Amino acid sequence: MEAVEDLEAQQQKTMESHLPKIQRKAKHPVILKFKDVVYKVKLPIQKKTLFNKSAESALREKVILNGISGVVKPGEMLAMLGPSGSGKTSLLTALGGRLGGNLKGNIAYNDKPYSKQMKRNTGFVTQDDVLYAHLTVTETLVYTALLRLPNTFTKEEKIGIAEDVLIQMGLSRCKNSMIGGPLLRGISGGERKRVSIGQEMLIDPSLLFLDEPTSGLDSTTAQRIVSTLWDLAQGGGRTVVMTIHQPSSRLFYMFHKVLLLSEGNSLYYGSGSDVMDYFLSVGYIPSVPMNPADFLLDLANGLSPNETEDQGTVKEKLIVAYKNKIANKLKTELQEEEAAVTDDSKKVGKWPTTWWQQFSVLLERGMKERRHEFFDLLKITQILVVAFLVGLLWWQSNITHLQDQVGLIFFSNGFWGFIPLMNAIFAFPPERMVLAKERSSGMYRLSSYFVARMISDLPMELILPTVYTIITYLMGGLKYKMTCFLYYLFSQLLGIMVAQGLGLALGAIVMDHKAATTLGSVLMLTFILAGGYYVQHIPAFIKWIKYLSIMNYDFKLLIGSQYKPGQTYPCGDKMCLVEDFPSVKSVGLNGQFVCVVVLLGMFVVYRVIAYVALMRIGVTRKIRKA
Ligand SMILES: Nc1ncnc2c1ncn2[C@@H]1O[C@H](COP(=O)(O)OP(=O)(O)OP(=O)(O)O)[C@@H](O)[C@H]1O
Repeated sequence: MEAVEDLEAQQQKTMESHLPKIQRKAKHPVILKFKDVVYKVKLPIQKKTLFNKSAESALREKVILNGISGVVKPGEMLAMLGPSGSGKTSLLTALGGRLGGNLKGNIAYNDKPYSKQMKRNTGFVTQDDVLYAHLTVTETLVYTALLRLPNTFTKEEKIGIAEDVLIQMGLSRCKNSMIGGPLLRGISGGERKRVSIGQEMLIDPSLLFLDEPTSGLDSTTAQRIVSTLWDLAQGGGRTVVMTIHQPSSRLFYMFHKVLLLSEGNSLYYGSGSDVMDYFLSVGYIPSVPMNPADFLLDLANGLSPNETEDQGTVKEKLIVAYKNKIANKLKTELQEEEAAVTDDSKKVGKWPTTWWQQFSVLLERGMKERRHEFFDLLKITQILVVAFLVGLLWWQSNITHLQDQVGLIFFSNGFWGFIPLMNAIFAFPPERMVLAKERSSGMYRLSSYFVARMISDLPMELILPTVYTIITYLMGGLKYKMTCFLYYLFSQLLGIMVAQGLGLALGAIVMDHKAATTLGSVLMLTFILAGGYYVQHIPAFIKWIKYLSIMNYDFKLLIGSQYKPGQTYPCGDKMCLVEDFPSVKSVGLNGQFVCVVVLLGMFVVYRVIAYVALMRIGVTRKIRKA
């Protein structure tokens, strides 16, 4: 890949002279204030009525966050601690401007509400790393830089920034290693987390949120990650907020501020070093020397060192103590902090890069991610062997009867693995097609495959059928003239792209993979059956479905790539017209141009539907948030 090679060359040149940009200051320092944040969700409950004991559904409101306040300044790192289910992720998501629904209270960024400009200035690292398994660390960062950085940077500058971040995150040693996944060994968990943080650091955010950046890591690796974050905050003037489960005592004292949550309530907010004194002042002191984080979690779970108190009493006591001793002080602190950043929201364009740039980077990344599929030895062998065998079937065949041997290829739009096989089966005169049809019907790719593939990347679908077709053609499996061959290839690719559009539209409308797959299966089956080849006598009242069927147009084009009206084939002792053969007749040989136009129309319309459906989801989320 060109961009990655550029990066490697640049890295060699600049490695020594480069100072990691960890000292680089935040561009727009952010004071994050949140006051009385309340978040509630409605949950269904089953209620039994008095008389008939049947279940009756009702909604119950659950308070997830109950009036949480705090302030985090540039250069500070806030850690949110608490038992599982205490509301850490909900609060982090709310502060990161990502939580819709019933959210109340005041969250301000330099005394202003969340805005597009703030979004550009904010990085959010989710708990689960969303990375491509087959890309290297360098490729991952370079592609993200090319996608996310605005056009005010040249391509070389974007690559340079990716290089800075790579060094900054301490990833130089594994820069050429694959990310890896469940079935592929790759970089370590700590390195993965660094790559995820690096992806956010590319946009140089002044406000950084991280959801459990140390979960699943050993204490040394966790320490390294938190040290990096500490540098970003303290050295770079950034505001860092994270949730963390059970930090070691070494980590605990690195946090400038700690917020302890229990069932959506604040139990402590303040500096990490003051925490033990505070709990001593409210009557709790660990019975044995222990990690302060463990002590805090025990208290948040209602476990007191004085075993006389029950869990409810402990929690209640700590909530009251918080209100009396911390809440008022915090209110004053919230009022005192002055915002110090100018509002430059007008400078923010709609998209950082053009449509074409996004398309080409995504295409290149998709190809790179799936190169192992294209170049997998087994797959290459499969392509070559099958294509070779298919070619052999027609090797030295009598070319004076070429026309008779030209088959009807209508399955080429199907599962790529069967394409040469289909070509072989269908490269027979039409009278033998019925047998071929029966043999092959079960092989037709399932719609679930079709939806899954369509929702994923494009190149695989385009490249493999093309490779098969070309090899088979070269081997003589397809006895076409070049124009027929190109026509065939064109109709095949057009069909695939239209089908992909349909998959995208379904996926975007339903937004549920399982439901989209099921719907896709039903739709595809309907389209296949209504397409005119399998069922030739469709009842009049559902005949119109044929005109919506991609298959109808695709079959027509594929048959058209083989036969022209007026061509004949030997049937018994006479010659019959190809267009009179029953299955060809039901599809028809005329109207080829109309088919191309309709398929192109479908290609556009399905994508527009997908776009509108996605936009609608975005708008609905915004309305919910508002
Ligand atoms: N949309 C929702 N609908 C129903 N319950 C929700 C919703 N969002 C959060 N909750 C509930 O709110 C509580 C807090 O969830 P949250 O994920 O914030 O906790 P957490 O402290 O981050 O937990 P963990 O450490 O296990 O990730 C949980 O009991 C969760 O089930």
